[in-house]
Amino acid sequence: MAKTLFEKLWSDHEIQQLEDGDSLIYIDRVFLHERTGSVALESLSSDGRAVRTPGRVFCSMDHIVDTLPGRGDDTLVPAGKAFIQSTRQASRQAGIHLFDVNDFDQGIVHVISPELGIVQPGCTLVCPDSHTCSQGALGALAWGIGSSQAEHAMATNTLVVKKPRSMRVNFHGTLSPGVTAKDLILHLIARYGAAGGSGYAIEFAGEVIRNLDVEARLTLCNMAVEFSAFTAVIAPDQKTIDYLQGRRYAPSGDNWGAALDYWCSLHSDPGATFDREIDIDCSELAPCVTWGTSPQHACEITGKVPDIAPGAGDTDHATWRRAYEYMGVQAGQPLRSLAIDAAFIGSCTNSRISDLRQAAAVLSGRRVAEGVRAICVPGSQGVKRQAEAEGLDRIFMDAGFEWREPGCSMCFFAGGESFGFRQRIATSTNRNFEGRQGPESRSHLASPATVAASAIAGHLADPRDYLEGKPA
Ligand SMILES: CC(C)[C@H](C(=O)O)[C@@H](O)C(=O)O
Ligand code: SF4
Repeated sequence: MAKTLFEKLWSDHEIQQLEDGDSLIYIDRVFLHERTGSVALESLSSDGRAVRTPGRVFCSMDHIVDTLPGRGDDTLVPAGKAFIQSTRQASRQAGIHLFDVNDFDQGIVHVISPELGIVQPGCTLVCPDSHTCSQGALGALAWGIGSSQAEHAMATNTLVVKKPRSMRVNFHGTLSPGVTAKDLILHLIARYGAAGGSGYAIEFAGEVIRNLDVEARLTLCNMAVEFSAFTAVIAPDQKTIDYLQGRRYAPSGDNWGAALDYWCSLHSDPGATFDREIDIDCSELAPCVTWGTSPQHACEITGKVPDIAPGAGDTDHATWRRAYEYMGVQAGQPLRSLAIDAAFIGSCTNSRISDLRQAAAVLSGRRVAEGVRAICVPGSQGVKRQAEAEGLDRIFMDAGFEWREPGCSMCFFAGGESFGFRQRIATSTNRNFEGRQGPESRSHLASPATVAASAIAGHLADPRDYLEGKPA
């Protein structure tokens, strides 16, 4: 019978179907971070249990660590140091691999896992972090779990999971210059709502996906959770294979050939059926930006803050009015008239080398507008080294950006650093909820190129106005 990619990944890991309809799933890799992983490790050890296969468990310091140059264990958030030090101790005790604060490979989990070849096509990978879905971009079944499930997975190499339904989203056509994976996912969420993917494992497919590089696919899958999906997957192809070859944890020697045979079988068979299928024509898409407090509040950068949709119910009215008020915007206001206080390029959504290159292409030879504070936080030490080797750090700093050490940083007000009260931020991150980036922060989600263009303009701006050939 024709099977979907998800079905193949699921059945290859299903140990047993349980009586209540759940399944016992074999877990190949567990990734942790100091914010939730430390809790799982400590609880496991206080229960007297060991990590069953320490060689398959990894942990990174990313959420709370400072991203200021010269950092150590001290953090801006008072309790941070304790999290960092207990994570270090618990990781040592458990014998798992820790990417410590200033490790050569330290970075955001969802950036370093692909970068080091830890996530691979056909594997199951879990992490107590909702953006684990990013890693489905390589053809893995990867999803976010809670701390107690992380304990279960570490102790037993298994998890009990309810099987999600299946959805395929087909992106057709070709993307115009300046339109990126970030714009695709914002468009999808705006069109079908932030709950549109609820209960589904989504396969992203179509010629647009085949043409995206692996890093852009990671950006797309990263925000599947903002669409409320269980996770997202993309069939591995030659780009995935080329990306993984030679990476530290990728198979080598004879194992490489065997892995390729398996990876090449990981695609939805012709005729496989999905519980839901969506088709999107991308040829006319423009760069997107959010105006409100949900990722579904996204529209084209050339547009205006929308009116409440006709026919919206009372709850929608109240939510929209609240979003207008919180964000300090009015229906009908052109998005490009919104002056920004800050620009942030970073996070597991958009802090990879290709993201930094796209932003640098806009910033090169230009200066951030007066009064705008701009920060770039590479996603990993590897990204930072590569960027510095290419001279991108100079482009960022010459434009007036701060250049930081890797980590989650101001994606999330957990590290204790923010741009300040009620600041309006053009940001390459994935969440724009109230207070997400600090007290009353006003976050406008966009691609790195759009954030860079906005930093230069001093207001939300269209990156296409800054592409090659356009006046500076
Ligand atoms: C702290 C962590 C559990 C959280 C998540 O699960 O996503 C964070 O990474 C976030 O992005 O909000
Ligand atoms: S970068 Fe942001 S979204 Fe990603 S894991 Fe860190 S806090 Fe979560």
